[in-house]
Amino acid sequence: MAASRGTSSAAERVGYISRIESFSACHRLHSVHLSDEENKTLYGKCNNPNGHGHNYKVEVTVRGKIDAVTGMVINLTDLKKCIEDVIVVPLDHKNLDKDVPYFANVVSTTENVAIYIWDNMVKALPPNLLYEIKIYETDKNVVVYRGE
Ligand SMILES: Nc1nc2c(c(=O)[nH]1)N=C([C@H](O)[C@H](O)COP(=O)(O)OP(=O)(O)OP(=O)(O)O)CN2
Ligand SMILES: [Zn+2]
Repeated sequence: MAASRGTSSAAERVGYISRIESFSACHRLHSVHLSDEENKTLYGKCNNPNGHGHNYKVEVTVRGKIDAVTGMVINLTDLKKCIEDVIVVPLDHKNLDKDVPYFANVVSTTENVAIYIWDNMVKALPPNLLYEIKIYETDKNVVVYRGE
């Protein structure tokens, strides 16, 4: 029987599923493209030479067909493993600027942390599934990145 207006058949239904993980890391906002003075003026307390820390919270969202047989967009067990490999292992309890080679010449703003996570998560997940990376640097500072 044809699907009624405004709905999709089971095979076509699309869902979004997210998993949230946290990691703790320290960093310093400092651009290699700016002078020490410019860095201090731009980033203020976040340019403190000895750094500062955050308890980051990351929400990874995938978007895809809800499989008619399994009932899943992705098995959360698989998503959990990708998050462990891409986020927790490389970033948790690390100095982002010194322990993560990517940030040697890239400022460790939350925007750039989101890009780092996106670029690695996209390689770890099945094609065309990753939809959004949302990072809470603090309870008040939130970044969303969708690969644009
Ligand atoms: N565009 C961005 N601006 C800033 C970023 C960033 O990632 N992207 N990050 C920082 C700092 O890392 C800083 O740690 C933010 O801390 P702070 O402003 O102190 O955090 P809160 O807003 O939660 O603290 P309050 O003291 O309650 O204001 C700066 N800028
Ligand atoms: Zn910070």
